[in-house]
Parts: sequence; structure tokens; C-alpha cells
Amino acid sequence: MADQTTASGTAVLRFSKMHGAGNDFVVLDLRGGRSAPTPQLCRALADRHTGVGCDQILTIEDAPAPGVVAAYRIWNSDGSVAGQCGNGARCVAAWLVRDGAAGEGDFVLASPAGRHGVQRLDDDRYRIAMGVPDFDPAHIPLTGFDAADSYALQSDGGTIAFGAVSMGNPHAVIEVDDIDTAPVEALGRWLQAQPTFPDSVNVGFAQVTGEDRIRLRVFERGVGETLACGSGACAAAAVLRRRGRIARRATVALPGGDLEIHWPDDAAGITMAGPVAFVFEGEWWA
Ligand SMILES: N[C@H](CCC[C@H](N)C(=O)O)C(=O)O
Repeated sequence: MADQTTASGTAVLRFSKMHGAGNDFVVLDLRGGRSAPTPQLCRALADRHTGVGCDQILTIEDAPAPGVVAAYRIWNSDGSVAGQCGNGARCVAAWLVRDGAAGEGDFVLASPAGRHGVQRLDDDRYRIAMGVPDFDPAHIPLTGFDAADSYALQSDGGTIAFGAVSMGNPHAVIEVDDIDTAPVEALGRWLQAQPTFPDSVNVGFAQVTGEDRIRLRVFERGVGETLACGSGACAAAAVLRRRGRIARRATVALPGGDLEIHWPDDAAGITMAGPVAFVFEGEWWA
């Protein structure tokens, strides 16, 4: 997988460090058929003491079909595979524009969650078509329940009510009165450990502050709490919209920044717009 070796023969892997609203990534260009990173390499790259440090590793890979500029895949900092990454999609888009691979105008990316239209809004802001939210429990996956707008589980501390949806990755959404006092880590870990989520789950804590505004914190699968979660913002907006709690356009305010979500109608895909940033380029000496 190395790009080159040092004079002493050490394998060198070039990477870009980027973030979208504080959700940070190590980006690897694997086009040309270079092999995917192992879970061990992902954990090493993600380590915030002995590695580069990131929430997820994003790989840029050869386009799977004409009309698609490139594909991307996602690994969490614990080495597990993720099916979607909204903030990461914006960073991949910006990376391809800077690389010259995306040409002018809008373009299409492929991910494990499907195809995604990309609109460049300006140098550091992109809109991604994130697909249609999937509420079918079998697709989340969520076991032991029929499809509903809200589910309930019994915990030692009482009943936990949540919504659930897939954006290509599993999300639970818990509506709270104040995200600043929500038990994000404790309840996030507890819900992730429930057998009802056989693939674990990303857990969003959402506070509705207006018909077009949500405050959100996300305890992510395979990472922990992140400063932002793009698919989590889409999931929270979809769950709360279906309950009639918010309008079809909403600003989702996360600790790392705001994302603009639009879900034109229930059968349509959700678009998510937000910032991207390049932080540095580097060489990883394996
Ligand atoms: N931060 C990402 C989500 C990563 C999801 C990952 N934690 C998973 O296992 O599904 C985002 O911006 O959508």
C-alpha cells in the first residue's frame, strides 16, 4: 500500500488531514488499485498520541462506473467499517476538486451507501446528496420492533425513547430538552450495547430549538462523541421531521459547526451542506 520508501527502505504512505465541522479525517488516495488499510493501520493512524489522530479514515478509490468521479470508503478510529460519512463525503469532494479530478461544476461520488451528487458551493463549502432515509428496521438494522416513529427500551434509569433510521449507517435519535446536560456517553454506550442494535449504532441527542433548528450531539459507533456527524445530522432531521417536529429545511447546530439539511419530501433524498477544511499533508512511515 506504500506510495514509496525512504532511503533506508521504510515504507511511506502519503495522507491528507482534513475536517468537516470538526469531524476529522485522515484521507488516503488509493486510486490505481492500492489495497485497503487494515483495521490495525486504521487504529494506528487514528491514534491521537502515537499516530496522526482522526475520527475516521477515508479512502479515495477508482470510480466504479462512468459518470462517477471516484468512490470512497470509511473506517472508524477503532478500525471498524462504516457505511456512510457525510462530513467525510464533503472532504473527499474538496480533495478531488483540489486534485483536479472533479473538473468543473457538479459531480457524482460513490460510497457503500450509494451514489451522491456533489455541489461545490464555494472553496470551503459543499452540498452532498445523502440519499433517502431508510426507516425499515430490517435495513437499520433494528431487531425486535415493527417500524414506528418512536421505540422504547427499559433501562435501570427508566424508559429510553428513541427514533431509528439508516443513512447507509445505523442511527438512533433521542430527543432531549437540553443537549448540554444530556448523558451522551453513558446513554450512548448503553444503547450501542443493546441486542436490538446487532451492528451497534450512532446515537444522536437532539434538542429542537425552533421549527427549522436543532442542536445535536452524536456519540458515534467506533469513535465516541465527535464534534460533528453529517449522517447523524441527516438522521436527526429525518426522525424529527417525520414526527412533525421540524420543517423540511433545518439548520443542525453541532459542537463543531452548523450543517444545513433539506428533505424536500418523504420519498426524496436528503441534502446536507457544510464546511470543509484542509489541515496538512503528511507522510506516514509504516
Ligand atoms: N462522522 C460521520 C459518521 C460516521 C459513522 C460511523 N461512526 C459509523 O460507524 O457509522 C458522518 O459525518 O456522517
